[in-house]
Amino acid sequence: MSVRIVGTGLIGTSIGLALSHKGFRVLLSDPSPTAQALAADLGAGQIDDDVAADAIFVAAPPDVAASVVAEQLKQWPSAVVADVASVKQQVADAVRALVPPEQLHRYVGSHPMAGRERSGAVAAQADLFEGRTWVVCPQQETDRHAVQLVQELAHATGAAIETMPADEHDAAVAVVSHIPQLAASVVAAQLRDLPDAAIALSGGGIRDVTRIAESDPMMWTQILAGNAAAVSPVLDRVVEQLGAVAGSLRRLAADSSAAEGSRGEVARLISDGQLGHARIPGKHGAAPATYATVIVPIPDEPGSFARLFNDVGDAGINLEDLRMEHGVGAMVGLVELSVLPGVVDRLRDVLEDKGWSVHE
Ligand SMILES: NC(=O)C1=CN([C@@H]2O[C@H](COP(=O)(O)OP(=O)(O)OC[C@H]3O[C@@H](n4cnc5c(N)ncnc54)[C@H](O)[C@@H]3O)[C@@H](O)[C@H]2O)C=CC1
Ligand SMILES: O=C(O)C(=O)Cc1ccc(O)cc1
Repeated sequence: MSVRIVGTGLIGTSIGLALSHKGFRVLLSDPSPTAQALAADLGAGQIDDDVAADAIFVAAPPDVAASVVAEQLKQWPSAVVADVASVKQQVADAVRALVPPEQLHRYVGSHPMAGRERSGAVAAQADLFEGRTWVVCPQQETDRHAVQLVQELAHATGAAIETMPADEHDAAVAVVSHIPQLAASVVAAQLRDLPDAAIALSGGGIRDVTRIAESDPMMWTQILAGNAAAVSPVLDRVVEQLGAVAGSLRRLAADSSAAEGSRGEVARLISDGQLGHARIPGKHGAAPATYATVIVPIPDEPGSFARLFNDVGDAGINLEDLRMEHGVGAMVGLVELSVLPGVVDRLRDVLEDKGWSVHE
């Protein structure tokens, strides 16, 4: 089976790499000769504008996704054409407006729920979709076989498939993807004019909350504008909740003994956050798991990670998750290892035996 990727940036190249590794014939095209050449050099497929493919993934920016889908449906009369844009209803409506009705059965909207804060082929990874959800959003007109083909290809990248209507997808990603981007950006924006001495205090909290603040402004403007109808009511609720907390803190600042109910307001938001956070699925979509963690300082020098991982592996212990922070003022990294609670005592013993210092 052959697959064409149109738009060989982060997502297109990652799909190309994943499918090439699985033995599919992958053809690449991008209006940028550099993007196209880079994707081919990385092993995502071969540059080709002329050969017909069974399926086409349009991985272009959201604001051109629909017109590129329409062009591809017209140019390749027997291919199934899928897009991967982060918003689904607006793209589907635009495709319907651009495409003759007899071509619509070959269009499948889809969205891999995996990405990175960096753009372009250089940031692509063959395993980007491994264990992540890939949403498929069939329209009324979509042919069942076209849906199946896209589901099979998405599955071949290692993703888990969810099928749902476009409007349901858009309402969901408004909360789980688009509001988090705005939250990360607004928190990170507060750092812009902070004195260096204050920035130096940055720890895990600010890093965790702002990781995706590095994302591309052009891409995210398109995503947020494309899903404005679903994002704006959620954002109104966020503003309302933050407004209530701001009011409480203002009253506390003015007279902490008279601000009745204010502490309750603050505690309620933090507690609602705990309840929401506990609902985020664990690895591979499993029920949320509580892992036990230990922190191991490692020297900032070649081979440290490898020695630590070998010691964990030699003990037959599976790492469930991993995080790293850089020590301040010392050439060490702080590695947080997450394991199943039943093996954490053994992990601690094994590492201490091997000479590592282990912290809770
Ligand atoms: N970045 C992310 O984390 C995720 C992005 N997406 C979606 O994937 C799509 C691509 O995003 P990225 O790969 O991140 O962007 P990117 O900026 O890395 O790559 C986009 C590519 O599309 C090409 N392109 C521009 N105009 C085009 C046109 N008219 N026809 C064909 N190609 C064109 C560009 O030259 C570039 O190589 C977007 O629709 C985005 O919403 C989906 C999931 C995650
Ligand atoms: O970086 C992350 O954690 C993401 O979840 C990235 C992401 C960005 C855009 C999407 O449409 C889907 C996923």
